[in-house]
Amino acid sequence: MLQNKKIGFIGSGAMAEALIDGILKANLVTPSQIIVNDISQNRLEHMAGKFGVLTTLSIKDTVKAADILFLTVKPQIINGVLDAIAPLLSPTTLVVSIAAGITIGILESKLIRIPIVRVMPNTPVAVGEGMSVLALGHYAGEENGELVLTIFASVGRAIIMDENAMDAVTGLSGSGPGYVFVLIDALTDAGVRVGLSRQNSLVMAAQTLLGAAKMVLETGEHPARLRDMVTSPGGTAIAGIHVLEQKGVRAALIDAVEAATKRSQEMGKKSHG
Ligand SMILES: NC(=O)C1=CN([C@@H]2O[C@H](COP(=O)(O)OP(=O)(O)OC[C@H]3O[C@@H](n4cnc5c(N)ncnc54)[C@H](O)[C@@H]3O)[C@@H](O)[C@H]2O)C=CC1
Ligand SMILES: O=C(O)[C@@H]1CCC=N1
Repeated sequence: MLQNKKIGFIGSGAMAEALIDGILKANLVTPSQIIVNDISQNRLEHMAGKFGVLTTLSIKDTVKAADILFLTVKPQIINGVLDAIAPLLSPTTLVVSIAAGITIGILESKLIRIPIVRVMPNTPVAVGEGMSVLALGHYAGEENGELVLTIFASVGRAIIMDENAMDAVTGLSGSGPGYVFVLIDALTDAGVRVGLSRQNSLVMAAQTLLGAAKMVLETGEHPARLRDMVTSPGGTAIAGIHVLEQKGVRAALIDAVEAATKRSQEMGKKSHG
């Protein structure tokens, strides 16, 4: 499906790096099919060294070479990038934007009649365990959707949803790895506090999250039922869970997702103004 296709990236920061890492590990494309653009020579050298991909400081060369063009710059500068690429795009170039908060409406107002797919991935695409949600623009056909779905499904789970879910998706799965890394770091500190080595504690914390997440996905059981299986009457787990409930961890997580969702909504509004 992607044979002979060139994939361009405008912006080669954290998310572009995670995505390229994942699609190369999945053998979806070869490094010579990827061309990466950035304003930072250091970033380009890093990407060429790590992946063997083609790199260029020229936005024009990237746009001209790409059959599929990923916009992987910060939302705050996307308007300038859209202005720069608009006159260079061929009508058949498929544009994939992953910029948080930037709506298909904003993208299509600058890129007239161009097939666009908006995606909210997350950094675990780097290890083949990403969660990506796609929304199709008005000029993106079914085959465009399938192509982008193939790319993101090769690096984790990928689904197509209505665009109006995107801010919530950004608050939950897009930003979610950030929350989980905080949890793993805190659990590691906790292990150290009760006398474990930091090295062992980190592995135990991360593997525990991984295992619990896998159980939810593979058994299809409600997490509350799985939690009940851990809590023996008068035992250790319920003693720990009691503290989590007292400290409002559940409400804190709900508030975190809500705050990130609101921030995504604000970013879209700002960029439109
Ligand atoms: N980091 C994450 O977990 C996720 C990020 N995103 C989205 O991905 C996009 C990129 O985010 P990150 O990779 O985290 O940001 P980043 O700051 O790590 O990378 C952005 C890159 O763009 C480059 N850049 C700046 N101006 C440029 C220009 N005019 N032309 C070409 N390159 C330019 C920068 O030098 C930098 O390397 C954002 O829109 C963000 O909303 C989406 C999902 C998750
Ligand atoms: O923090 C951000 O704005 C980006 C979008 C989703 C995750 N990181």
